[in-house]
Amino acid sequence: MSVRIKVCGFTRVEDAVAAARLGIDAIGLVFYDKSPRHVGIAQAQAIIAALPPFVTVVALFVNATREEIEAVLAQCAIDVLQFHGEESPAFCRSFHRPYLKAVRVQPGTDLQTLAAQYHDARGLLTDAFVEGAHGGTGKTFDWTLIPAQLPLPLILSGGLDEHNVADAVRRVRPAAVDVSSGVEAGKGIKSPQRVADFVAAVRAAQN
Ligand SMILES: O=C(O)c1ccccc1N[C@@H]1O[C@H](COP(=O)(O)O)[C@@H](O)[C@H]1O
Repeated sequence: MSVRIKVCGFTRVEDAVAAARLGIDAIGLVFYDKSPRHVGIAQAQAIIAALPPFVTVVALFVNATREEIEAVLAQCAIDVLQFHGEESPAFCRSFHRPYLKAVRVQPGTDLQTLAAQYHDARGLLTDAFVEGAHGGTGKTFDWTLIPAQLPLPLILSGGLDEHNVADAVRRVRPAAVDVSSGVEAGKGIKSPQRVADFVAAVRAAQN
């Protein structure tokens, strides 16, 4: 199966539409107010309404409250939840929506145990560990820390861009890749050219 591509952190309708036309599978919207890519409800609704069919919409949260998440779900057509904080397995599954659990990987991170704990997730998303940050840092991590076999689909993220993603796909063989900083022209501003180059690099790595 071809490697799925998610691009995260859209803030503008035109960027999301351009990326969808370039063949990405999923877009991410960041509902975390400390992120420079944070979107409000109205902004998210406008982006979602402009998308062509069959593009998955992922809502990203960092230690949000149940009320905050339910407010987003009530007002926006969200397909998948992405949890980037210290949310427990019980909390993640309590929304009865497909979800991804993000893990910030450093030496000693036990991905097998985490995959077992979040066994009903649609995937385990591996990001770089950066002290004081929850993600979207543009930093890579040591991919050899990822076990060859995991019981959950692996979504590789953390500092991917058009220059390193082909190597990442060949080495790690993830089910999907996720990128934010690496396809930007500025914080929250996606570059269609960088998205096109990223998609081409992923596809080339599979041929
Ligand atoms: O994008 C953000 O601003 C963000 C903020 C807080 C948590 C996660 C965030 N983004 C996710 O981080 C990873 C890696 O991003 P990058 O490509 O290294 O910039 C990715 O999964 C984003 O979805």
